[in-house]
Amino acid sequence: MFYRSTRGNSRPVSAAEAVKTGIAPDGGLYVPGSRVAVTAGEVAAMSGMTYGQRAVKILGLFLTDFTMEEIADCVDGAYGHGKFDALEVAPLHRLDDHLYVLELWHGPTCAFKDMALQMLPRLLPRAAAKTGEDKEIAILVATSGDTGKAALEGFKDVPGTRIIVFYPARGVSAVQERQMVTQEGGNVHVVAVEGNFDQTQSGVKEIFADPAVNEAIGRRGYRFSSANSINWGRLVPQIVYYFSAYGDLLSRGEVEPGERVNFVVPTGNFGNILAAYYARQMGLPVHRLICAANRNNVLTDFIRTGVYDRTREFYRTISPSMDILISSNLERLLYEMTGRDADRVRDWMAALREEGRYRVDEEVLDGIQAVFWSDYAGDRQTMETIRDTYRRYGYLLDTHTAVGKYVYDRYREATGDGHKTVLASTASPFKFNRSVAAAILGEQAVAGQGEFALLRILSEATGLPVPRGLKDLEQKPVRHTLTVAPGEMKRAVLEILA
Ligand SMILES: N[C@@H](CCOP(=O)(O)O)C(=O)O
Repeated sequence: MFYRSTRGNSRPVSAAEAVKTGIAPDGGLYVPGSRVAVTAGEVAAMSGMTYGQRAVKILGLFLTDFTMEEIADCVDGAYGHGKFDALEVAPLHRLDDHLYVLELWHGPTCAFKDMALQMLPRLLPRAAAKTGEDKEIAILVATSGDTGKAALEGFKDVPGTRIIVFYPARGVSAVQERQMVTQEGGNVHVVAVEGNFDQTQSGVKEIFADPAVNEAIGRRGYRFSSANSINWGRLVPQIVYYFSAYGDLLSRGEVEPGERVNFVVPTGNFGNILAAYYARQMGLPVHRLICAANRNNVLTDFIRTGVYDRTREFYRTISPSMDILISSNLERLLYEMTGRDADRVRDWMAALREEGRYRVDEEVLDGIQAVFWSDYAGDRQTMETIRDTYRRYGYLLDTHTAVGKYVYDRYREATGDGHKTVLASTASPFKFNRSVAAAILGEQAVAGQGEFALLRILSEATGLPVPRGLKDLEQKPVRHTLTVAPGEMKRAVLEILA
C-alpha cells in the first residue's frame, strides 16, 4: 500500500514514510493510494472482539509495512495496562432508543485525542527506524486545546523525539491550559501564541514548508513531523473506534448485521469525522455523517452550499477545541470526492490561501450532501443542551458533545430519520468544568470559583469522580511560560531546537 499526496506533486510513499513525515513535501496530505475494504463478515466478526483486537485488524489493513506483531505490540502499549479508565477503552452509552454516546475520553488526558495519540508515539519511532532515519524527530503541534495535551502526554520522553506544542493564548479552557503548561518530560515544549487557532495552525504549516528552517534544523540533526490529524498516523487509529462502536451495537443486539447507523461528530479540524468517512468507504454500514459545528460554522455553510469561506469573524466559544475556520482535513475529503483529482484540490487550496474562499462543483457538492448533513449550535443552545440532557437522562455532556447532541436533535426534526445514531463524545465534561457546572447548577454557583474548586463542585453535584488525569493538576508546578506572536513562531522553533 502506497500513500499519495492530495496535491499530486510528491512521490508516493510507504505507510512508514507517511507517518514519519506527517505532511507531504508539496504541502498536501497523504491518503491511501488504493481502497481498503472490509467484508460484511469481517464487520460482523468485530462483535466478538475486544477493542485491542479491533484495532489490530483495522491498523493492519493500512500500515502494510508494519508487521502484525509490531502493530499488536503498539496496540497493547496504547490501550492495555490500565492506560484507559474504562475496560472497554471506548464504551458505548445508550441514551435512548435511537441515540448512543461513544465515550472517547477515558484515556490519560480525558479527550478523544488519546485514542490516536497513545498510538502515534508508538508507531512513529518504528516508522523512523523502518525508513532508515538518522535524525531526531521534532514534532510540531498546533492545538485548540485537546490535541496539545494528548500529544505531550503521548510523546513525553519518547527516545528520538522532541515535541513543541503551540496553543492560542486565551483560546483554550483553563483546565486545558493548565494540563499543557504543567507538562513534565525532558523533550517537551509548550508555547502560547498571541492569536487564534487558525493563525497557530497556519504558522506551524508555514514552518513545515519553509526550506530554510528545514535546512537549519537538519544541520542540527532534526527533521519535522506532525502529531495533528494532518498526519495519517493520527487518523488511522481514529477509524478504529467507529468499527468498535458498531461491533458493540451488534454484540448487544441493538442493530442487525448490515443495518446502517448514523454518526454525529462534533467537528473542528475535520479529522474525526473524516475517520468516520473512511470507515464508511471501507464498508462499515453507515447511513449519514452528521457534522456538528459551533458558531464558527464554516463547515455547516460549506456542506449546505459548496462554498468554503473563511473570511468571516472568528468567535471564541465555550467549545474552544472547535474554534477553527480552516479545517485541514477537508482537503482529504475533497480529494476523495473528486475521484482523486489533485489538480482541482490544489486549485481550491490555493484559492483558500490567497482569497480565503473557494466553491466546489455541483457534482462534488451532491456527493458530499449524499453522505454529510450539518448544522451548528451557539453557546446558549450548547448550555441548554447540557442542562436538558442532564435533567432528562442524568447524563453529563461536555460542551463539544453537547454541540453534537443539539445538532442531532435538529437533524431528527429536519429529516425524521430513524436510523440508530452514535454521537462521538469527544471530551470529559470535567475539562470544561466552568461551562458544564454553570449549565447544570446555574451561573451563580460558579461565580468567583477557581478551576480546582469547580472540579470538586461538579464532582459533588453529579456523583461522578474527577478523572484521574485531572485530579492532581492542582499540585503540579507550571513549567512552560513562553508566549510569542504568530510571526515569532519560527524563531521560537529555531531557538528551542538550537
Ligand atoms: N481540536 C483540535 C485542533 C487540532 O486538531 P487535530 O485533530 O488536527 O489535531 C485540538 O483540540 O487541538
